[in-house]
Amino acid sequence: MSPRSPREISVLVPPDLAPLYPDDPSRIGPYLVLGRLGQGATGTVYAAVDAAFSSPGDRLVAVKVLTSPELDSPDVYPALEQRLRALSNTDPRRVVVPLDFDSDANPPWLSMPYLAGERLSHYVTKRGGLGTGKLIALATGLAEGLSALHTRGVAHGSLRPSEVLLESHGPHIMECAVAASAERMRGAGATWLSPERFRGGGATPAADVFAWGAVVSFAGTGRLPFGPGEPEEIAERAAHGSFDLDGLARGLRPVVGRALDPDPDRRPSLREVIGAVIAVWQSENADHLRGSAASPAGNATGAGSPGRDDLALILEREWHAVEPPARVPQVVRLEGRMSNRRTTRALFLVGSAALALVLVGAGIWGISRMFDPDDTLASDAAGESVEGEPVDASPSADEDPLTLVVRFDPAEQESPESGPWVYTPVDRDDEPVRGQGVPSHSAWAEQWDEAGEPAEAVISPDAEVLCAKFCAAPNHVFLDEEGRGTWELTGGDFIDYLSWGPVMIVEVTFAEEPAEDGGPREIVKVTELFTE
Ligand SMILES: Nc1ncnc2c1ncn2[C@@H]1O[C@H](COP(=O)(O)OP(=O)(O)OP(=O)(O)O)[C@@H](O)[C@H]1O
Repeated sequence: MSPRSPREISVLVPPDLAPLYPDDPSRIGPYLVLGRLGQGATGTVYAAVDAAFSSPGDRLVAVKVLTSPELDSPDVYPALEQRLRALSNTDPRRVVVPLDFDSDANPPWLSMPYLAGERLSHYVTKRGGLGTGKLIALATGLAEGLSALHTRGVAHGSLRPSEVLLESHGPHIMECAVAASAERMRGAGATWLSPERFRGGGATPAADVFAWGAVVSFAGTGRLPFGPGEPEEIAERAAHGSFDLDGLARGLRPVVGRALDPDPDRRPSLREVIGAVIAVWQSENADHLRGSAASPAGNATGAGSPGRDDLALILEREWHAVEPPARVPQVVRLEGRMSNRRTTRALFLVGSAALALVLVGAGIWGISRMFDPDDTLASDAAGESVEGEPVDASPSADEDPLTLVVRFDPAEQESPESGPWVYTPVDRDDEPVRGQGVPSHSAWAEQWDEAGEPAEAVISPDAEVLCAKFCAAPNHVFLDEEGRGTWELTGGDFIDYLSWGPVMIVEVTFAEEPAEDGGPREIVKVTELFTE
């Protein structure tokens, strides 16, 4: 595949991604915009493609175009840049860490990993308070996220239930970069604002602890801790410590009550909060934990990361029934090469340390994106074009040794049951034929040209397989009313398909780079490509 030729990649998008409005941008910085995620007080958030990532699930990013009058002041962007610089190395397990920021763009934009999940505010409004186990997991996760921010010298300043995303791996704190203004919080967000903040004080770790207490109280009881009313009434109750924790898991009441203390000096530190919540969990689960690896709560105040094993264990045991929302593959066509992403003054990158943690933690990032502050951006190397103007060649995502677009033809398989399995690299120069209904298997496959010699691969029975249209196993009936479905299969199902199904175009991810002896490589992921 030539680095300069048009090429298609697959991106996993939410099935209900809202389309762009006529005036919406089709490109933002280096990103190709696919749809709208929503509108907030500080700007519009778009779903966009970052072709630097090697896996279809990781390529979707959220880009917020900052248009709010709230940000219309000369001091705002320098302060934001400073905050982003501090955030760039934040442990991203429990917070949404920005990827890039361009304050010179008009309008400025900020990109983040795309995270799918439900806001805590929606969840509680729909289903009521969380059960004790999940509440404890939420409480520890939020405290861990705030602690990660504070370690980098950043106080969140506007933590509230609508900024907590319940994701399948655990809770995440959003809006860490562009926090809501104190003015906005004093209006609609008075419940989550500490008394000193309500009186005009700045964002501090102690104020974040107060917000933690209010959010945990709301999550556990389904009610506002200071009751309903006008902002001033709520603030008055908060200033007098008149909170209502009835219905909150009994063990959590002391630490939440202390967090809601009107006097910031009397609130616990996050270290104490984490230790106290872990202790509640351990006492609730004493029978199960006897003899297990969990450490005593005292470890939470020891040296190093407080109670990190316990935090992980709590999430593992208690974070149930938060399913990852469905994503469907969409074929996206990219052309030419990308203009230099680092021409602007304020472009921020996730530090490689933070990225490594993401890789280890949620496992949702492509390994192709490792930067240091001075490098040229990994996306430069991906060879995408914003303007479509070719520039000097550099390694391109086309040349990513781990992914390849290939054709699998069951008729070419000599050993369809045991493998190795034959594939042929393919490429295409034209736009997919659209608007003529769903093409047949063969009509779709004919749109692709051979771009290399056939080769052999082994397919792990545990390989991840995502089918958009054709590669269903016989015992799976998934098609929706439009004759299109998306489903996850195993490598075993896919192997089964290769003994009977029609030809198929897929993007494969190999476990390793090509072997010197040319032996078959192992395929660990298969994503079917299919036109919309
Ligand atoms: N990283 C992300 N991944 C996926 N969706 C996102 C991401 N960030 C924001 N969104 C979505 O974009 C929409 C707007 O988000 P945004 O944070 O701008 O506003 P908000 O939180 O709704 O309100 P506010 O501006 O008051 O914070 C929301 O529906 C949100 O779910």
